[in-house]
Amino acid sequence: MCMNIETFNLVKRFGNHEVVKSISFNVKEGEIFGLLGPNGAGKTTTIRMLTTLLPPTSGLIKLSGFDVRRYGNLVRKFIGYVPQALSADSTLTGYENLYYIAKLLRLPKNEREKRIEYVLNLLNLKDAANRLVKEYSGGMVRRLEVGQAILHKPKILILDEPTVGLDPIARHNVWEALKTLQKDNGLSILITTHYMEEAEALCQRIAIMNMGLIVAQGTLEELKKAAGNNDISLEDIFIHFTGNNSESGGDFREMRQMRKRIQRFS
Ligand SMILES: Nc1ncnc2c1ncn2[C@@H]1O[C@H](COP(=O)(O)OP(=O)(O)OP(=O)(O)O)[C@@H](O)[C@H]1O
Repeated sequence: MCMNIETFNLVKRFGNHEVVKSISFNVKEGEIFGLLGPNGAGKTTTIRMLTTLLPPTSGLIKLSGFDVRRYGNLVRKFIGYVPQALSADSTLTGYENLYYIAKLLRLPKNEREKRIEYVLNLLNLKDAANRLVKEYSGGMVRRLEVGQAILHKPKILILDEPTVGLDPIARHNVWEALKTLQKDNGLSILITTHYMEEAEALCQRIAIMNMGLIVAQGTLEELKKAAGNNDISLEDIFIHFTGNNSESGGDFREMRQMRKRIQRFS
């Protein structure tokens, strides 16, 4: 099985603070892989290194076999990234957002319309294409952002907490869109989430991060085995390995950031 994401002993230090501590994991071609962890575990920092936004302090990242440090320009062409912060322009329509990104990505003129049409259909946004994004629901905005991230037909899609603040139906619609992308396009998808049911519904394999370390990884069955109990939920596994309840918040700063994110969607 071909690996689309490989990390070897990845470390990130900010000053003296080591926030990612020699982690190694792989994401196979065509799989959805979940990175779970409490606030501050190091998930976003890991994603920023994978997407070439942050250089690792040490260690190696390969995307589709290419060392990210040596082939940054190349690998950026086959990554799609949906960051935590909103990336769609609310003063434009859904179509205009996609058109703008298609131009930015330099999609050939004769492909642009076809690709935008495909993305709008896939993400169930065709009827809303000419409405301003500020009138969209939170779930529609997130689906549009997934659309923006896949316009250039990436092989790898990376999403940082894509459903935070969404209601259960909107969250479910985002999951369906991701499953379709996996099935129809064979994309490798890496997703970070706080929601256990999201990881269970979507991910073939999961890594649990805590304080910069990967404390467990594997399929749900493998994680149960590692926790020494075949009869427990992912929530219990999470608590077993991190000592944290997934619902409990972090410190004041983290709580404030989370609230801000949620308010932007409501
Ligand atoms: N640029 C930076 N400079 C210094 N410290 C940073 C920087 N970015 C992140 N950190 C610290 O690194 C640690 C891990 O943060 P990170 O955002 O990667 O965690 P996370 O698992 O994504 O958390 P959350 O779920 O809250 O997004 C935190 O203690 C954070 O304060």
